[in-house]
Formats: sequence, C-alpha cells, structure tokens
Amino acid sequence: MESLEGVVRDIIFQNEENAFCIFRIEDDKDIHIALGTFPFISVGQTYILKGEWVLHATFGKQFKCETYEEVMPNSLKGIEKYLASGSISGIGPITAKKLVEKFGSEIFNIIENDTRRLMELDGIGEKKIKLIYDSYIKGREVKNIMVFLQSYGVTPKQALKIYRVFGNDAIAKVRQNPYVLSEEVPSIGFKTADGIARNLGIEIDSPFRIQSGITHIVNEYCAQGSTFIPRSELMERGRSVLEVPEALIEENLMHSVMTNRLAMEKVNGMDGVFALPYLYAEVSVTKRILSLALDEVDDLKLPVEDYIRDFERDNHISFHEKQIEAIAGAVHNGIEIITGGPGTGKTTIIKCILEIFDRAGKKVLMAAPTGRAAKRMSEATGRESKTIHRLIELGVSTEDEEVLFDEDHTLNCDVVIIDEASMIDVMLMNNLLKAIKPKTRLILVGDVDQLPSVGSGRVLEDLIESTAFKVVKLQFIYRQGKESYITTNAHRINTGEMPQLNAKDSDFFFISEARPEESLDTLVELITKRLPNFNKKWDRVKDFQVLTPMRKGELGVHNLNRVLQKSLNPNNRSYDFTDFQIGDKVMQTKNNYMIKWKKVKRVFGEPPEGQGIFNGDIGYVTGINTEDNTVSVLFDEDKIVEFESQDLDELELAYAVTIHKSQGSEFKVVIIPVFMGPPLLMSRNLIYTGVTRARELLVLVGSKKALSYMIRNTRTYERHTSLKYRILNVLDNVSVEET
Ligand SMILES: Nc1ncnc2c1ncn2[C@@H]1O[C@H](COP(=O)(O)OP(=O)(O)OP(=O)(O)O)[C@@H](O)[C@H]1O
Repeated sequence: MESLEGVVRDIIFQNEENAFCIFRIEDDKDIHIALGTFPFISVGQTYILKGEWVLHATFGKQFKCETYEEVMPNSLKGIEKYLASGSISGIGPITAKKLVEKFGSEIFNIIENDTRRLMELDGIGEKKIKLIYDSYIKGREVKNIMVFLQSYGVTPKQALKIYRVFGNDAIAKVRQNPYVLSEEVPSIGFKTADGIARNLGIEIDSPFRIQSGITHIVNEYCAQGSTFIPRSELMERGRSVLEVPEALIEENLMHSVMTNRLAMEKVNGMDGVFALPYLYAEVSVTKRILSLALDEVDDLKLPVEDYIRDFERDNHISFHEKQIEAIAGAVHNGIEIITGGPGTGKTTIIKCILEIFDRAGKKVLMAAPTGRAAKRMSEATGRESKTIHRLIELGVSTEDEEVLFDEDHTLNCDVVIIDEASMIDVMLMNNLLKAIKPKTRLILVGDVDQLPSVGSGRVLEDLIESTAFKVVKLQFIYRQGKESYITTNAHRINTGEMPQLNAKDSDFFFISEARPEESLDTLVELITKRLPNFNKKWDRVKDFQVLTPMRKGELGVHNLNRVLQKSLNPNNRSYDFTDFQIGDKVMQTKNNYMIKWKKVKRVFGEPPEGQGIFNGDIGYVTGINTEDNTVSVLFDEDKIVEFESQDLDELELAYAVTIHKSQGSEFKVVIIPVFMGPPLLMSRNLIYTGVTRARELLVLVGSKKALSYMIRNTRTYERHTSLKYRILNVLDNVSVEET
C-alpha cells in the first residue's frame, strides 16, 4: 500500500449517508485529489492516508484511500486552522484564533486535562466548556474506534453508532464478544458482527458463534411483533444465515434452551422458540389477568339502569342495547373489553361509566398508551388521563435511563380505564397488570381492527379471542353519512368495501394521480394553497398532517418532510449542528424520561417544570441557540424543552409521519398518499388506521388501484404469540404443553 501525508485544503463532495468524501489534500510538493470514507473530515486537518494511486478517466490521478490516520497539527498556524475547521463543536474561527493566541500549542492538553482554564477567555462559560470537552473527547474516541473497526469492514457511520451505544468501552466490548454488536446496535446485522468475529479468529462451527446466531434470529423475528418463532422457521433461517449443517443448529439450540438463554414450548401444536422476556411476560399476563377476571369483584349493588337513564336524559341520547351491555358490564365484571370502530360511542360510554363510578364513590384512573391519546381522553371526559407509563412508573434509574417499576407498588383506585388498548404490547400489559391490585376493575377500550401494537404481542386480539373475558363489540355507527363520511367510509374500508369518494359536501376526498412524482406536487399545492383557501381557520403547519405508509421513496416520510419543510417554513438559515429551522414541526421518536421541560406560563396548581417527552409527541421549534448549540421545542402548547445537540437525533421533522407512528393521535386534516409499496405493508388495517386519524377532512392522493388493493389485503405480517393459548390452557388445560 502507498501512503500520502498532507493537510485537507477543501472538500469537493461529501455524502452525508455513507460518509464517502472527495477532497483536495496538500503535501509538501503538490495539491492532490483523494477519496474515501471520512465521517469527521474538515478543512485544515492533517492525515496520513494509506491506499493507492489510481487514474480516473476524467479527473486524472487520484489517491484512493483504504485506511487513514489523523495527525494532530504541531505548528501554531496548523493548530489554529484545525480548531477553526469546525471539527470541535463550540469553536469557530474567532475562538480558535483567541485560543491559540492565549494557550499556544498547549491548547489540546488544556482542552483534555485542564478544561476550566478555557474560561480565562471572554465568552466561554460552563455550558460551552462542556460542549467543547465532550465534542473533543467524542471525536477522539470515535477515531480510535474507527481505526480499530475499519479493518473489519465496519463503515464509519456504523462505527459512530457503535460508539453511541457502548461509549468508550466499545473496543473492549467488541473484542470480548463481537456478536453484542448485532444484539445491541441498531442497523448492525449479524453478518457484520459475524465478519468481525471471524476476523478475530472465531471458527464457523464454534458453539459460541452458532448460539449467538440463533439468539439473533429469534430476537430479529420477535422484533417484527411475535413473541416466539416457530422452530421450523428458525431452522430455515439458521441454515441460510449460519451456513452450517442443521444438526449443529439443533445441538446448539438445545444447549441454549438447557442453559436458559432461550425457551421452547409447544403452542397450539406448534414448536415455538421464545426469547425469555416475552415468555415471562406472556406467562405473567396470563396469571394476572385471569386472577383479575376470576376474583369476585364486590357487588356494588348499584341501580345501574337508573344511572344509565339519568345519563341518557342529561345528554339527550338513547343508548343502543350493546352500549348498555358495555356500561353495565363494566360495573359487574372484573375485566371488560369494549371494542368498536370510530363513532360507535366508545367515548360516550366511558363518560357514562365514569359518572356511575363517581356516583358510587369509587375512584377511577384513566390512561392510554400514548401521550396524544391520553390527552384526547382528558379533553373528551374533562378528567385527568395519563400515559400508561406515567400511571405505573415510580422512578427512573438515572444511570441507564431505564424506567423502573416497583413490583410492590399498586395503583390506589377501584377502576382502571385504558383507551386505545389495541396499542398495548405484551411488555407494557405485563407492567400495567403488575400495578393493578386484586379486585380492581380493568376496562380496556379500543379498536381491534387497527394496526397492532408497535411492540411485540397481539394482546387485545389474544384477550378477545381467548373468550375468557367479557367482550362487547360495538357496531352501530352514530356519526352517519353527511355528518361524517370519514367515519362511514372508515367502516366501509373495515368491511372490505371501497369508500364513497368525493360526495357532495363530503369531508372525504380522493385526488387521482398516475405517478408518485405528480402526487408530490399535488400534495404540496394542496397544503400550501388549496386547503388553506378552502378553510381559513386551518393552520397549514399545525392542523394539516401528511400520513404515509412508508419511510423511504418519493412519498416516504424522509422525502416528504424535506419537501414540505421547504414549502411550509420560510426560514432557511444554515446551522453547523442541526438541519432544523425555527418554526419546524418535529416529533420526538423515543421515550425520554430524563429530558427536562419548563412550562411557558405558570399555571396555579400545576408544576412549573418536569421531566419526560415521549415517542410520538409532536412539537414546534421555537428557538435555535448557536452559542450553546441547543434547539428549543414547544410541546403540548406549554412545555418548552431545550435539546442539547447530542439529543437532537431523537427528533424528526413531522410535517409527514408514518401511519404506524400516528396511532393514537388525531389531526384536523389528514392527507395520505396512496401508491403501491411492499405488499405486506399495503394492508387494510394500515389504511383504516390512517383514515381514522382525521377529524375534519381527509384527502387521499394517488391511485384507486392501490387503494382498492389495500382494502382487499388483509394478509399482514402474521404474529406468533402464545397469550391466547395460555389463557385457554389455564381454563381448559389443552393447548400449551411444555416440551
Ligand atoms: N346512543 C347514542 N345516541 C346518539 N348519539 C350517540 C350515541 N352514542 C354516541 N353518540 C354520538 O356519536 C358520536 C360518536 O360517539 P363517540 O365519540 O363516543 O364515539 P367513539 O367510538 O369514541 O368515536 P371515535 O373513536 O371516533 O372518537 C358522538 O357525537 C356521540 O355523542
């Protein structure tokens, strides 16, 4: 291999995604063109490149770089250039000049070992010092990790992710067990981890390799929603991933089961291999929910029918017999499930149930799986409703930021009502049930035809199908015809019929477009011109929500957001630490229990500050601070959160979001592009969930063929779960046997 040492003069091309870069580099003889993968390159840095000279047909002689090493500059001029290049957050050209004037060549030593001395310079305070120190150390660590990993085929972008998960322990962790990469680092698959392992000398038929591979296959399968993988499927995947004889996979699977890394059980006649957390959760949910259902709840001896009549009189309605059954069932049963589509009266029933328990002097707690759904429930009932996490959470462990549930803690109430119950996964259900004390009534309200929970399990369906609990299915629609085509069409979709499109005075429109590119233009025009003209009360950013089935492609979330940001937000300043602009609509993409918020206005009786912003919460960027590199976001109209630059990857633009992410939320105006995508994604419950998010207007843009395909397609990813059979087994002792 040849080598080339020089200083980066300028960057000709840089691909943000894969860090591929073409740049000019100057050695003591000439300026050359070099190319390779460089995630942290900036003008002024000195590198020793290793690779080879190649001749490009148009651009001539170039240095194609395989590996590289960064050399810290030693001349004062070099140091200043390096610092000014932006490679350390918080230092720009002016600060760089001042730092070198004051500390000379000692500056790197000072940043690393005596950081507080930086305060001797005007304009550098505590926050900035932390920013400079963290960025310097991070840059150095990531570079070390990259030097180690790049010889094993790990891309710089993956190296950065590895660093994010393991921090400074990354190299030690990978050396000890390279397979942890595929288990713990998103986007690093078993193949990459296996490649590193093989390079570190682990043999193809090593039990360690095969057992890690089996665990990986089980976890990957369950991450799609199942709680176990059928053994035959595991074998098939095992053969193709591990490339070893089936006997070896069998042997190692048995070893994993014997040593309690995995579990194997027969579920309804099928051999299933379980990841232990899901197995424990399903076993525990079975035990707890059956004891709630089977424990005799106190007979409240209430004149329920009279109370229902009072509610009907006060609200000028007359309940359907199924609605009455649901309300009375909630009083008489330990557990009740109420399921129904939009407009079937679920919220009205909840209000009546609340009133009855209030009159009986019983304490009711309400919650929903997402913040938005909880907020909607509060608004509809005028009572406090929390996220389930908040309801049952007791503390947050500060070290790993995981939520801890105290198993001895129980909710102090007589009744728990959960809305949007179709979104509850098996882990959350288990934690919820742990917090509910015996003889508490649990009422689960939801729409079982919507998309299943994001996390694993099919809890609501399994509970309904087990036939062990009181279930009321509401089918009569109270929001009819002209009043809401959105509601009636949602029901048509749910029964496999095409919706009524573009009826007079409708709130449900279809705009036909032949090609995705044209749809994109139509969509932008709709949002920027036609819809705002149609109803001046609608806010283009706050009230319009584009929902799309996909993340990738022309009409996927990423592209739509890029285009809509340009069209809807006139601010377009460039910042070196973020692509967000003031005014952007953004969404939090993971539960962050630690992040602090402050109330914009002090409200009597409410805390002025608190912690926690959750996956799916939508907010608006209100400020970008270039001094501290922070972005301020307003959530829920009154909570301000200041995001430090390292937390910004938890935020995404939210002009468009996926239908999956929109579960549990509602928007005034919903616009959905409808085009063919991966068949398993293009399903009835996906379009049904999307349509039911709209309150005032729904516009579909795209192809009728794709819409009709989705409505007919009831084949979705099949989830394998055992909850239903476990419940049945306890009741009948039939279908789940230990093998
Ligand atoms: N028995 C009834 N008679 C007359 N109107 C009713 C009856 N039940 C419900 N409604 C009305 O129908 C509308 C829809 O009811 P509600 O909001 O309770 O349904 P929902 O199932 O919660 O719907 P969504 O999920 O779309 O919010 C409301 O305006 C409600 O007042």
